[in-house]
Amino acid sequence: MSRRAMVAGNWKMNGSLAGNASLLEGLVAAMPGHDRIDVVVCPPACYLESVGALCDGGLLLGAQNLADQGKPGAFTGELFGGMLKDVGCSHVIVGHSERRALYGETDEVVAAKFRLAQDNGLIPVLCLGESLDEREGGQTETILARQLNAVIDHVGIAAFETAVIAYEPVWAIGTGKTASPEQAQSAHAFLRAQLAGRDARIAALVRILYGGSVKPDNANELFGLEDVDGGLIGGASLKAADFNAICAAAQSA
Ligand SMILES: O=C(CO)COP(=O)(O)O
Repeated sequence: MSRRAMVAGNWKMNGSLAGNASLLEGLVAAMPGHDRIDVVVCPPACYLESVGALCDGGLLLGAQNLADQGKPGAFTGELFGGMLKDVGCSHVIVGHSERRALYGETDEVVAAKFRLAQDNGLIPVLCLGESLDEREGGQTETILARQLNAVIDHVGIAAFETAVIAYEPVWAIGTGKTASPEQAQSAHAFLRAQLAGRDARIAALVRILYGGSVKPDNANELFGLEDVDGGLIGGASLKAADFNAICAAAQSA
């Protein structure tokens, strides 16, 4: 990998005040050894401020979602991008497959959220990925192209200069089934070629993370792939030893 790597922990709907504090203690202690990569933690929204206060040594804070609304107002339960920035977030996950599948986020909503993240000074981590049916039906590239181009068409390719992409095959999320190195490299190279079709310079600099059952024992191989620039980590981001081991794999890739 030739780009600066990133490892982001998506805690999903997990955590507690006491548990977060001990996890952060473990992550912060290891940060001096992770100086060649960007490390981001994305706790549930109610913990953003308390976790942010514990982020030290360059550890970055991200949110898991933001509202598809351009200004604050009467949107019960939603979080305006500017509020996430206000409490210290630098990044926000956009279009995670759980949001798409369980909360009905369409390509259009994802594209709107991507733009609103950037409008509010946040770096979007745009998640893309095919389901098992789609892969088995030979639709992987069609789906990835559709999901990516929906955003590019909405925001323009220049916006990707300050964005991160995460390839997360849905069938690999939380299942213990990781994409093979060939499957991951092929999907990442395809996404980069899609970007290059719009702008070769931007395609070369965008970081494309892999997500889906990344663990300490497979991180080295995945992060060694040419077009894999780090990982978006679910389950293994909840244990300091595992997340630190994954960060160490990215640091040495
Ligand atoms: O969805 C993911 C990260 O966003 C991946 O989750 P797991 O690492 O638990 O498979």
